Amino acid sequence: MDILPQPAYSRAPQRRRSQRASSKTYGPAFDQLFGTSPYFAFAVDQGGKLLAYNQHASTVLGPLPAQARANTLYATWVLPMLQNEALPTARMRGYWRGEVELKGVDGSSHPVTQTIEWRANTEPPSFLCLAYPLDDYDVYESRLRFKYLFEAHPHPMWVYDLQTLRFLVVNAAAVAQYGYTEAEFLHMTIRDIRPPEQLERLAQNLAAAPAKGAEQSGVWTHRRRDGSRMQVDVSSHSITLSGRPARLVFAHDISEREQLKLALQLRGRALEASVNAIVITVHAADGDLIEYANPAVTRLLGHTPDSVLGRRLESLLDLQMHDEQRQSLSAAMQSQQAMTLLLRPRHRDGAQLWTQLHVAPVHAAEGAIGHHVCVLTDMTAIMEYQAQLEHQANHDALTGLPNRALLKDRMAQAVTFSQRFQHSLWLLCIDLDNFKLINDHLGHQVGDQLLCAIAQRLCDGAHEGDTVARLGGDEFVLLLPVANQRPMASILALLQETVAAPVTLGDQVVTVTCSIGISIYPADGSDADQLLKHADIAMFRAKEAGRNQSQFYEAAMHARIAERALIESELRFALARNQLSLVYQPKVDLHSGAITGMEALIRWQHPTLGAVSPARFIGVAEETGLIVAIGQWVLRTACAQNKAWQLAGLPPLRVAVNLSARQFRDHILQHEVRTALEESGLEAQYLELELTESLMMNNVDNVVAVIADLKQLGIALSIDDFGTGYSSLAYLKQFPVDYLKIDQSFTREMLTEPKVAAIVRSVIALGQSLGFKVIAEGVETAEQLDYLRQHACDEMQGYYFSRPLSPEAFAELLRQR
Ligand SMILES: Nc1nc2c(ncn2[C@@H]2O[C@H](COP(=O)(O)OP(=O)(O)OP(=O)(O)O)[C@@H](O)[C@H]2O)c(=O)[nH]1
Repeated sequence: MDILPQPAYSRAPQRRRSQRASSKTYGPAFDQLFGTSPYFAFAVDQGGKLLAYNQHASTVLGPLPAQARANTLYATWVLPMLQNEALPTARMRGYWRGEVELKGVDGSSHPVTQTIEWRANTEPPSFLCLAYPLDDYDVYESRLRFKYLFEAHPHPMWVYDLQTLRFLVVNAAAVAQYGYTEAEFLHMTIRDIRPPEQLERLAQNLAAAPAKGAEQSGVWTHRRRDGSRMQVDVSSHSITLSGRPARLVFAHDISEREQLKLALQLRGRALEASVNAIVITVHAADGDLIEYANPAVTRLLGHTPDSVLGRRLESLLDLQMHDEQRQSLSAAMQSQQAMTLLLRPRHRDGAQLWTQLHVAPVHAAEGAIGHHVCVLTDMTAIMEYQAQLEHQANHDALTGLPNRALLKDRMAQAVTFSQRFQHSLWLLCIDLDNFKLINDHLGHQVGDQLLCAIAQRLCDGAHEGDTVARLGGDEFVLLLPVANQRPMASILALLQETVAAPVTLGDQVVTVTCSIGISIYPADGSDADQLLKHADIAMFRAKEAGRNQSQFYEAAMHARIAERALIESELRFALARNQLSLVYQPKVDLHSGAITGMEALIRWQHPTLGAVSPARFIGVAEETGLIVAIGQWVLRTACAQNKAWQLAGLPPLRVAVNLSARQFRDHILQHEVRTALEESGLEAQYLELELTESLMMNNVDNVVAVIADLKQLGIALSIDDFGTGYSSLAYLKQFPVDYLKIDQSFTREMLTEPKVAAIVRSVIALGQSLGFKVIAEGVETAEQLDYLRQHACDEMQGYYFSRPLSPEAFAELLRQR
């Protein structure tokens, strides 16, 4: 600034200037003084009104409009400086000098050095402004450049007064980014763009303001006009503006950068914290080498992240050279797409793991794949758990043997194999005999131990390729895929022996036999289900035939099973559909010939099966439990019928009803008998219950108690089929029985078989000596009748006297007699 030539008048002493400007008004004197001056001269009042200007001003800046205001003569950036600094200084000190930019009417720019004098004695008091161009071109240009650099700079910039902290000048980017207008900025201080919590720091920073020119920088939080905040990287530089200390500030909004930094930090943290092992490889001339590994790699594979850098992934995973997995991995690394593989890497300590590897290629800017992100998830526990579940789903929990599901799977495989190689396939269904008794007498735990011991023995005896399975309960299956090469008879004998060998469980020795059913592929079935079903049928047959034996499946067995299934399903509806009825067979006194009573016998008339004999359905009814409902119906119907005959005026007789073991077992018999008597109104003495010998002997204590109870009601009791079971005479005397019934098989044979005749005579003698009456069943001839009469049998029942009769026919018989 000092190098600029000084105008002649400005170099004149102060006194001379004040004399010259002593005129009270502007007019001709102003023109005289400045009209021809090569400098800009103009006078401005305190309110900014342009009072006068010279010829040079109007020539260079253009014709100024009447009433023009002084600020139209200046570039915008100059105005706040004039207002805040130049004019107040001139006013206070009488004089100000500095560089400004004048603006032509056409927008042209004229950088000048300007002096401002305060003239208190003019009318009105005024500022006299004289300005001459900056004629050093380089200075001019560099300033201009600075100005445009400042104005057009994309980042916010401003200059503030170091004393007042007021903004002196702000650029367009600051206006755009902070939201204040330029005019608003120029009325603010730098405190106004700080959030309250940063004012303290600002104060400290200002107090420690560095020496002139020194750079200062830091990250600050600034506030926009709308209250929103931004992170700003601020750098500032001390300058002198118009003679006053100021700072030029450059503010760079780094909110986005900070967010990005934070996001990167977060991602970095996520990588570090991930429970999955993450490895980043970089493509290099000698393959994909590990560039990064997170800490989870150590947990999964035992290697520290640092120790794996620069290695290949295959080697980290310890995959063998020509291994299939290694080839899959290398294919995944070469693929352009993300891929997932299941691998079996090795831990550093040698343990083999299950991992899922997800390989994601990272494309570089040019499109080539530079890196791969490889995520390894530990699947070992899951795979082991899955294997455990799979084992549980396919094996029996108690013995660990394959269960039905796995057996069927193996059978399907075996069938396919047998088909291809023309082998036969044998399926043995092995069911322990009376295993329930072991549970009942020795406890479930001993039962379990026995099952395990037998399972073990079966496994020990099995050949390679055989399958020993447990289907549940006490039923095992042996699948012998190539059985035709082994002698079957010896296998079966060995099996029977193996199962029946005594088992020592704690301090007890237990033995159990088994029944075996055999089905053979392809003769007895073409698939697993059929073979199993048929082996099962054969096994049932072995049970029926007396247990502890083997039975090969025969088609006829199937017919029996089918018949049984049919009977069972139809019997369920027989009662509801009124298909059951009772017939009555008279009992006759052998001495008087009088009818003493009748036995109620059940009949089933089925619409399509016709008359189904009790032999076909009573067994099924007992096994299925249907006997309970049927027995109840028989009891009620017989009582009601007997009462009806009595009410019809026929002589009162005793009706005998057969009881099944099941009715005893369920402890409802007494209740049922009472109900039947009460409902029918029949007196108890006219009801007789027939119990089979085996029923009574199998559960003596229970039967004795129930019978005692029933006897109290006043009903009669007889032992049916006497002589066919194994009566203990000791027990017999405990039963308050009225009748012994000689089984019809004895009656039939007593005249031809002396030994049977002897039995019959013994029974009669026994009954009489115990005080029971004896009645013979199945009497069909006069000879049989005579024989019985001869030996003092009390009563008889049989075709010789009468077949079982319908209620109507029976009533008719009574009437005739
Ligand atoms: N201890 C034990 N008993 C079982 C288990 N599963 C079933 N059972 C019993 O095994 C018995 C199997 O009875 P069944 O096969 O029907 O009859 P059984 O007494 O063996 O007579 P038969 O087979 O006719 O010779 C039943 O009493 C079941 O309660 C088990 O896992 N452990």
